[in-house]
Amino acid sequence: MVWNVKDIDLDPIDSKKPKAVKKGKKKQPELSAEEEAWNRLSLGAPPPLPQTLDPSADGSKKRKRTKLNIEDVHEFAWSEVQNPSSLLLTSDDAGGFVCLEELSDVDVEYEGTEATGQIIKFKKVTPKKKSKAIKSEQKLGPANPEKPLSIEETKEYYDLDTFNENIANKQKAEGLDVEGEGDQDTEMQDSIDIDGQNEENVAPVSADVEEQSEQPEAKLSAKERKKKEKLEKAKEKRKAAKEAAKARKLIAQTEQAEAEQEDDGEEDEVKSNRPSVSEVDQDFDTSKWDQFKLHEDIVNGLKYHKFGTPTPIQEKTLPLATEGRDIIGAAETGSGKTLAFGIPIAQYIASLENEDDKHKLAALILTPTRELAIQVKNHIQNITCFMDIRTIAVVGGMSAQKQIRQLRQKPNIIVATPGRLWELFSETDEHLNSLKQIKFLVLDEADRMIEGGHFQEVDEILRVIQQDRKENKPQAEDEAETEPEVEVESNIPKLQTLVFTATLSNSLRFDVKKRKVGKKSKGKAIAGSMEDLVERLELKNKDPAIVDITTSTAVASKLVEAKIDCLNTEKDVFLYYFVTRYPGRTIVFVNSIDSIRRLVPVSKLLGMEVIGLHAQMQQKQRLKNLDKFKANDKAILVASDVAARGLDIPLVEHVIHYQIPRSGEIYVHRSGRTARANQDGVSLMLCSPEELSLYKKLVHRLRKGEPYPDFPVDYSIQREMKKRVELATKIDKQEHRLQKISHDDDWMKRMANDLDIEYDEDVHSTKRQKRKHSEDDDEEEKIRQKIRGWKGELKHMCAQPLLPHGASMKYITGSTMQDLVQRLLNEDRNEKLPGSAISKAVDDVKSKAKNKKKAQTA
Ligand SMILES: Nc1ncnc2c1ncn2[C@@H]1O[C@H](COP(=O)(O)OP(=O)(O)OP(=O)(O)O)[C@@H](O)[C@H]1O
Repeated sequence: MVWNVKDIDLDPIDSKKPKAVKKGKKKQPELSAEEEAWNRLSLGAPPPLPQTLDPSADGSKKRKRTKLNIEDVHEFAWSEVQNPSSLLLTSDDAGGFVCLEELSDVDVEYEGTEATGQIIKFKKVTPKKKSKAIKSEQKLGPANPEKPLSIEETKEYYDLDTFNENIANKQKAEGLDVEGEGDQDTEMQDSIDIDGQNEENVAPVSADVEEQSEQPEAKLSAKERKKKEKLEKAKEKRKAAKEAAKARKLIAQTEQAEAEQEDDGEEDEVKSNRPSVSEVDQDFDTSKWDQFKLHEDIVNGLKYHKFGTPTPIQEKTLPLATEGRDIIGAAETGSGKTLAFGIPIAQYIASLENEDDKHKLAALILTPTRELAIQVKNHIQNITCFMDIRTIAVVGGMSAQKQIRQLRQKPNIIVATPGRLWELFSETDEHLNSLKQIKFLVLDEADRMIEGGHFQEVDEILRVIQQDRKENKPQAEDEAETEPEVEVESNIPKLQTLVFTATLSNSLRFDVKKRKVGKKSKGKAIAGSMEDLVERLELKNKDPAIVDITTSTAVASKLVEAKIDCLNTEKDVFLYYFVTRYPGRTIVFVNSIDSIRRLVPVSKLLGMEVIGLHAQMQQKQRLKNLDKFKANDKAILVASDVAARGLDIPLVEHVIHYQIPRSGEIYVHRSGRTARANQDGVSLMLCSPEELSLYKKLVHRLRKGEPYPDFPVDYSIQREMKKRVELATKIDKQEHRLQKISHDDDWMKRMANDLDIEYDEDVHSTKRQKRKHSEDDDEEEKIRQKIRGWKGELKHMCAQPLLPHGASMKYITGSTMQDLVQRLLNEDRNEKLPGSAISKAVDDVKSKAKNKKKAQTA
């Protein structure tokens, strides 16, 4: 038995701090036996009692003193405890303290009651039969407080986070036998099984009890009975701990089973959603793909998704990728870059003959955002729907446990964000080794990858991927640049690196071309730049194929661009105008999350079908909102630049830059969410005077100085719209105020709720707080009333059709607009703007530009 001072429930004998005893020194004559015992058992004063138990806390009751009676204290088996280095005691600052000692084979006896005064006796015990625990303890040597507990030692404790008292009690009531179970599931055993060898961990005196319990009850002395009771209690405790562990194990097993079922469910869903080859329209013409000699299953995938013709970037990169070249590819947004790297990867996996290789990780695709990773994974899964290829996404914000389970199932392709990938892979050698053997490394939206704090993880991942290949390289680096590469005999496939972006910077073009002619530029690139990334990739053959089919404007060829000059305070009105006049799926990009937090509620008040998306949202919410947006062709997504890259949402008609983007790249990517896959689309900037310098930079960088055309606006309905927007803004401000007032109170209530405490204002608030609360309540009620009134007013306003200023629905006559009557009588008219023509934003910008040209030539 190891004595721990915390185990002694002892009334302090003397408040005077006993002096420490120097080992080996002569016993101090003035110390009582009790004091000496304390010196031996603790560093200083005895441990304080909890307030509720400490009689001195309540002056009225004076408990009799407890006395220590220690016989033959020097005969006890004291053994030295290693001085924990964390105490950092030197002989000077230890105040005479030299060492800690622990005590074995000592029993404690209590004589008397609390009322009459107690005597505690420490008695040396010679166990009749040494328990296994003692043996194991002796084997362990002196106690070492710094050493973490072994798994066996920790098994007696249960984890508060997972322990469920209800289940434990239920099991207890049902009399579940916990003995001897739990050794089946070795995985679970590690953490919670307390059976088997843990029996050894019981206190040595239990041996006594077991023996004594066989003695007839009558023969036992009072002392022995007490001892027996105590030990039975300990036994009960152990049993309860076992039951708790059993319950915990059951919970964990259920959770694991549920999680696995969920995974299987998803897996089954993916499989059951897979079409069968019989569903493929074999008459669909895919002859334009024939030149690439694609595997039959890939061709079926192309047929099934009706991809009859490769896009230009696919056409250029596929033969190069099949040749084994590294590629730096740049093409406009929405031009099909995903399949430009997805098809070569699928083709490679389809060509593998060795059964083992078929279950190895073949490709790692890194993307800068989670949504993009999931989208790329889906896109690849679609095209490989007739193949036995396992593609998974490893992204932050989603269950890491689930991703770990998916990794165990040996995926062929991983699409990942660098942060989460590194977090999971750096944990085990198994994962790191799989990375070292990949065939393809793809960096999608590569320029973005090196921004936003990803760089360090990307760097680590590159280091692991390249590590073993470097060791296998027979040539010096300089030679490798000029001489043809020699194939190395190795199990590791030659790495192919594919880098894709929609915006290839001029400097990178230049830099990569320099490499092509064999000049070394190492060390010149700015750390964290795209050039630096390409340098770090250490492209295998130093002769990457550059496929650059971006245009000088860098935007999609069918994109129509325009701008509206307005004051900052007018932006909401113009936004309201645009989405009312041109209903259709629209993304509104803003530069700050605060703008989203304001714009979403204001737009909702105005009756717009608006959804928010930003990086501070929970990942599940982000994906849910994206799905909502995809499902509604009139929805408006107000988003930060987290949605700017790569997202492929079908039929986004308009992109509005509520604030001017801070760089040309961001402008190109934001605008690239529309006009995808050869569709039309509009990109509209709302430009305030404060943003003029940013605007000019865009004009200079992307349009060679030619300004963006003005968007045609019908100002005749703006006055009415302004009233609505102002009222909605007023309501929103008051709602914020309301939230602020009730925030403190809510906070208290929330905390109480979290802690499962009933919140009672009388108990939890001071007088001043109560007065303030009641004042707040009055104010809150006043604001609420105001808001109710304004909301009614706004609802009424928004229900009215908006007519040009001066026109009336009651007296349909001609007005400022020539064909107003005709429009009002038109059955297909825009319900909200019955006076406006039905036209598309794309066409209005184009016809305005045409008219302008005409006027200039006339
Ligand atoms: N050969 C094809 N024929 C028809 N549609 C295609 C073809 N290849 C890809 N697409 C479709 O084109 C759309 C855009 O593709 P993808 O998302 O790969 O573009 P991207 O170039 O990666 O765009 P971004 O630069 O914005 O990420 C997708 O909806 C995809 O299904």
